[in-house]
Amino acid sequence: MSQEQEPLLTIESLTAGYQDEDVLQDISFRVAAGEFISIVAPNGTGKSTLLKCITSVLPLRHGKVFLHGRPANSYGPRDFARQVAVVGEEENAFAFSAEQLVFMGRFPHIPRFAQPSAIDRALVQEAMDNVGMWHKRRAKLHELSQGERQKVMIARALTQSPQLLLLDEPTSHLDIANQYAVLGLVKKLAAERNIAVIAVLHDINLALRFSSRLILLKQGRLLADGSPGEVLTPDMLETLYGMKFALLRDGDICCVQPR
Ligand SMILES: Nc1ncnc2c1ncn2[C@@H]1O[C@H](COP(=O)(O)OP(=O)(O)OP(=O)(O)O)[C@@H](O)[C@H]1O
Repeated sequence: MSQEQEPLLTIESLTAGYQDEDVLQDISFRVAAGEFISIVAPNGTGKSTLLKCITSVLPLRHGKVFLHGRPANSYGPRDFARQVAVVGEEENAFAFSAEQLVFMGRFPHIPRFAQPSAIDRALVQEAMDNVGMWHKRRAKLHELSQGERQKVMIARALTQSPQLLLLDEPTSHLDIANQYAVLGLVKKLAAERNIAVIAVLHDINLALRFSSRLILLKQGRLLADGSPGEVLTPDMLETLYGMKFALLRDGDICCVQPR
C-alpha cells in the first residue's frame, strides 16, 4: 500500500485467541481501498479468526482494529454492514429463497420502515445475474447445490455495496471454471467500485492470479506481506507448508506445484 493512501482498515498488534491459547499474535497490517489481499496459511493457523476479529465477532486480547480510523467495534451493526460485507461460513437461512437472501444485502441501506426502492431491486437482479443465479431466484437455499449457495452468498455481499469485502474460502465448492469466473467478477467489480477485498484462499494459484497483495501467516504470526511475486517464492512456500514447491511460468501465467 502506498504511503499517500488513507487506510480503510488498520490492524495494529492484534492478538486474539480462545480459552488459554493465543491463536494470533502481534499481527499488524493496513488495507487501502481497491486492494485485493489474499490470506494464505495452513489449516488451523487463524485465518477465520482474523476475519472474526475484523468484524468484532471475537474480541481482541491486545491491539486494535480501525475502520476508517475509528475502532471497528464502535460501529453499530447497520453502520458496519453498510461498509463491510462477509461471505463466510454456511448460513442456516434455509427457509429463504435465493432472491430473498440476496435482498438482505440491501437491508443496511434501506431506511427503517421504508420499502425497498426500484434501485434496490435492480441491484439484487444485477448481482444475481452477475453470478448466473437469477434463474434460480425462487429456489430455497436447501434446494441449491453448495456451489450455487456460495454464488448466492457472493451476490448478497455484492448487493450490500461494501467498501470492504471479507471472503472466507468463497470458492471452496465451485468448479474450476466457476472459481475463476467468480473471483474474476469480484476482482473486476472491486476495481470498478474501489472495494478492498480480503480473501482467505487455500488455493495458492487462485491467490497468485487474483491478488494484488498476499499475507502469509505461520503459527499465528505474520510471515510475509507483499506482492504475489515477492511473497510466493518456493522457499517461502516450503517455510509455510514444510514441502518443496516449483514455480512454473507460461507467458504471463505463473503457477505453483508441489514437487
Ligand atoms: N470457537 C473456538 N473455540 C476454541 N478454539 C477455536 C474456535 N474457533 C477456532 N478455534 C481454534 O483456533 C485455531 C484457528 O482456527 P481458524 O478457524 O481461525 O483457522 P483457519 O486458519 O481459518 O483454519 P482452516 O484453514 O482449517 O479453515 C484452530 O486451532 C482452532 O481449533
